Amino acid sequence: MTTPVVGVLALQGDVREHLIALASADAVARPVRRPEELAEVDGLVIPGGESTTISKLAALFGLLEPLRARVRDGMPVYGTCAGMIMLADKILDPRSGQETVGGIDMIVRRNAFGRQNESFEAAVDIKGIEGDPVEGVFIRAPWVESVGAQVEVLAEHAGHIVAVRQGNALATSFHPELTGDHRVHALFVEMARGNPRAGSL
Ligand SMILES: NC(=O)CC[C@H](N)C(=O)O
Repeated sequence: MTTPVVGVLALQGDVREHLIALASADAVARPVRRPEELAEVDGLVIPGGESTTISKLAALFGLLEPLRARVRDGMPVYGTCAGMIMLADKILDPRSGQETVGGIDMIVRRNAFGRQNESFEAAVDIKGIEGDPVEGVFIRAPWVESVGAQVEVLAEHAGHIVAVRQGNALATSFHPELTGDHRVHALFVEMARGNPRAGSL
């Protein structure tokens, strides 16, 4: 089977960690900053960072519309944390002018886990990932308030949805790129490879 080329949206956030995780999950990984680079990848990771900044920079770099078009056309895409927010069709509490790419029929709440508990780690059981739970690193993380009928909930933490999938779009509230456990990236690489097994979570 061919090795998929997976881009990491490199406007802001923890780009390098995703490139490393993807490379060790058997993808050719490269940063994406320009529409021409976006056109050349089989799949894309939108990293964590600050969703308002990523949204502004994506608009500035002329990437918002090309991103929407590729996601609409079914390009596999995986958003972590701020990246999850970018994939939400709706933000409950957006900053003024904050836009998303969309693609997942869900409403997210930014910084949802609250101030006292801004960053924490928790074991998360993810549907479709075998073996031990994944160690989820949550950093000012969003949660998913509600999902539409097409969205599959893959994981919850403390009664809140923290991982979802809709077709070719995957999103997690937490950061699997920071742990050295690359099973979530491996799942996404299978989606980018067009592996039918990745379609039957
Ligand atoms: N680690 C993160 O990506 C934090 C997300 C950030 N709280 C936001 O709203 O964009």
